[in-house]
Order: sequence, then C-alpha cells, then structure tokens
Amino acid sequence: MLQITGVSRRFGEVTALSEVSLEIRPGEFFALLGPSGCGKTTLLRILAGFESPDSGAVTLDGADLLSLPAHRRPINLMFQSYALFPHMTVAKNVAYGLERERLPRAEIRERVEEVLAKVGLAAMAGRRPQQLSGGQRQRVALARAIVKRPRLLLLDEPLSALDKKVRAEMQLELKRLQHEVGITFVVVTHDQEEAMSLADRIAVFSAGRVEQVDEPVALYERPRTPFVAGFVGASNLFEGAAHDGGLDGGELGVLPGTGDLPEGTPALLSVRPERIRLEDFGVPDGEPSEEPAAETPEEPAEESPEKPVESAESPEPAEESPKEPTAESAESAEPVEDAVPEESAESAEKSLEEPAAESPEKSPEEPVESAEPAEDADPEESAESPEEPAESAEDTDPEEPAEGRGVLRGKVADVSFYGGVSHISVVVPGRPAPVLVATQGATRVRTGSAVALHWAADDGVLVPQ
Ligand SMILES: Nc1ncnc2c1ncn2[C@@H]1O[C@H](COP(=O)(O)OP(=O)(O)OP(=O)(O)O)[C@@H](O)[C@H]1O
Repeated sequence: MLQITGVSRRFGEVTALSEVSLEIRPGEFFALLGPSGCGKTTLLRILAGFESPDSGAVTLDGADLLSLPAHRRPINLMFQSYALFPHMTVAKNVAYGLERERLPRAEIRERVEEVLAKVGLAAMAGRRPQQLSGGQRQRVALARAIVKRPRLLLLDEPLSALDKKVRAEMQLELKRLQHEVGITFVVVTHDQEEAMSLADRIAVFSAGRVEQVDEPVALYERPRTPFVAGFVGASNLFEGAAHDGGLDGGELGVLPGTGDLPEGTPALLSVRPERIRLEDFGVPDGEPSEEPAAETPEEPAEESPEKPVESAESPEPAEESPKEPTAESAESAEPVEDAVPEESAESAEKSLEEPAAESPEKSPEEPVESAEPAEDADPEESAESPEEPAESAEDTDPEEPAEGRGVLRGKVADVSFYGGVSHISVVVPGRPAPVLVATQGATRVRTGSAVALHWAADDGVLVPQ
C-alpha cells in the first residue's frame, strides 16, 4: 500500500534519514521505533507532506505521494499535543475538518456522532477540552483524526502525554479502534513496550537507518543487529566469535546459541533474562546475604562461584548435600531434596566450602560439570528432578541432557521484585556486566548465593557484529 523507497534527508551536517525503504501494508498497525533523534518524526513529516526528502520515492497504492501537497494527501497526522481548540466543544473540535470541507450539516452531525460513539465520548460532546481527562482528550484527538476517513493515519507519540495507567488502557483502545475503522496506522514511538503492544510490525530505527522490520515477537526473539538486540527488551549480550553453532566467548568458554554465521565471525550472543535458568547453591559460609557490596566482581577468584560444582562431585553428596530451604533447591539438580531445612544453613555452608578449598583451581570455563546431577548421588533422590535445575521448570526440556545446556557460574549481586517478576543480577567472573536473569513470581534466591546459569542453544541468538 505505502511504499517508501530509498528516502534520505539531511539537515546541514545531520543525516536524519539515510536510504530508508519500507513497505507498509493495507490495514496494518505499523510502528516506527527508535531512540530520540533517530529520524522517525522526520519520516512521519515527509509522509504527511510537511517535509520533503532530498532523495527517494514514496507511493500510496502505486501513485506518487510526494508531488501532492499536504492537504491533498489522504493522510491525517495526529499530533503529540493533540492540538485541540480550547474554546470549542468536543463535537465542534471533531467537526472542524469536515466543516472546512463544506460537507452538508446533516452529514457532519451524523459522522461526528458516529465517531464520538466509537471512541466512547458520546456523552461528552458538549464539553470543552479542559473539562476532560488526558485520556479523554486523546480520544477527541483520535476522533478528529479519523472522522475524515483518511487512508493512512500517522500518530506521533500518541500516548506520551498520558500517565502510565491511562496509557495502558489507551493502548488497548487504540488497537481496538484501528481494527474497527480499518485505517492503516503508522505510529512513531521511542517506547519499545508501546510499539510491541500496539503494532503488527515494527521498523526499528537507529541514526537515520532502518535496522530491522519485523513482527514484535520476531524482533524480540530473533534480533538481527546488535542495536536491535540491545534496544528491544532487556538482553544479555556476550561478545565473541561464532563457533560450532554457538559463541566462543573467550574466557567464558563456548556458550550455547543458534545462528548460521560462518565459523569465527565476530558476533554477539543475545540471551534474554527469562531464558536463563538458575541453579542455586546458597550463600557460602561467612558471607552475609544482605550485603551485596561485599560481592564485587573483583573477588571472583576467592569467592569461587564454582564451589557448588565441586560439592556436586563431593564424595558424600547425598547426606551432606548443600541445602538451602528455597524453592529453587527443591527443584535443583543437586541431590538435596530430602535434606532437613533446619540443618540446611550449616550443612550447606560446610559442603559448599570444603570442596572449594580442596580444588580452588577449578574455573568457570568448565561449565558442564555443574549442570550434571551429581554422578554419585543417590539415584532415587536425584531421579526426582535431575534435569530441572531451573526455577522455571516449565521451560525445561526433560529430554535434554543437563550438560548440553551450557553453564556459567557466578554470584547473585542483587535481587529485585517488580511487575510480578524477580530480576536477579549475577556477577560472572570474566564478564564486566552482570548477567540478568528474570523468573516469574517471587524468587527465594538470595544476594550472595552461588549460582549456575543454564540455557539451551535455542535460548541464545547469534547476531553478527
Ligand atoms: N528542521 C530541522 N533542522 C535541523 N535539524 C533537524 C530538523 N529536524 C530534525 N533535525 C535533526 O534530525 C535528526 C532526526 O530528528 P527527528 O525529529 O526525525 O528524530 P526523532 O527520532 O523523531 O526524535 P524524537 O523522538 O526526539 O522526536 C535529529 O538529529 C534532529 O536534530
């Protein structure tokens, strides 16, 4: 329907748009997403006719759009500020555009009533804008934009003036309306959550260029550029080179992932926080769990997050197994399920500490071991959940051997709970930024806990650098 081909626009030294090509389909809710200054408003203004490109073409159903003046384009632009006339009633504000077209009065009245009913403002027709809430004003602006039945409606940060709760409601409302009126919507936003929740497809912009165009889920799960991987949703990005389907992360070893990059290609591995599963070994002896400041990345050598690995190989794991009275340990790969919680702190500290002292040279480059249920564990105990080291058991593939999931080890630096999700940051030796892990619901993992991180090849996406 709308074809944008090779559009560029410079302002002096600034390249606002560089060779932008996009195809927007009929009836689509399309989002232009990107950080401030990336050129999305400039593109919207070009479509509306308030700006001209230096080069490139734009056609609507095959007909050239750029040669038409703004008022002749079957396109409407809804401004961020709503631009309502304060002295006019709601009905007058909505009728304004139709009156300028000199449509018959009866038709204007009918169309205004119809559109006000659609946006749920029939009862407010006689009010003035200042007598309305932010959400209601937004609906008036929307009613005014759609009453002229444009082919294409452009919305510039349509919800940014609303507070968070109203914005969430209006997102649903906008989506419903768009389906109902069947007009193609192109929305500009810097808010990735807004774009993800509203749009059928999203074009991610960075510095005047289109980085990727995709459906929300595809953008999130299969980012194709480092920028998209970092901008759309939270992600753990590991640097290295493609190796054997995964990523050679240098000091971190080979990390599991998927991608069809040639061996040795410089790449990032993107692993979403909710794809990482935690195996909790508890807080080692003598470490107060409430003082994350003590667990700095500078200390990984002594603070040996690989302690639990050794405990898994301990000669007496079943009886003296590390035990934290947490939900995680109940699901852990460790043979600890039947330990008595009251004894746990002591026994956990003991068994976590002893083996580490015996073999401090063990390094996190040997991830496989910690993923294994202890080989010498009581088979009956470990059989309960030997392949579910994770907190989110539902994500675990019971068919997959634990040692195939790839493991890093580290120490929990912070745990916070919001939005119904626990956000856990884990300091991993050899990695400057903490690894973020998200688990549904409240976690009982504590700050200071030694943990192993698991993910499968499918959970990591290789992105060329
Ligand atoms: N009329 C102008 N004169 C000079 N520079 C401009 C003009 N319009 C835009 N720019 C520059 O072009 C770049 C892209 O601006 P644009 O407004 O399109 O970005 P944006 O992604 O919409 O940002 P925001 O979300 O902050 O509105 C910016 O660097 C901006 O400063």
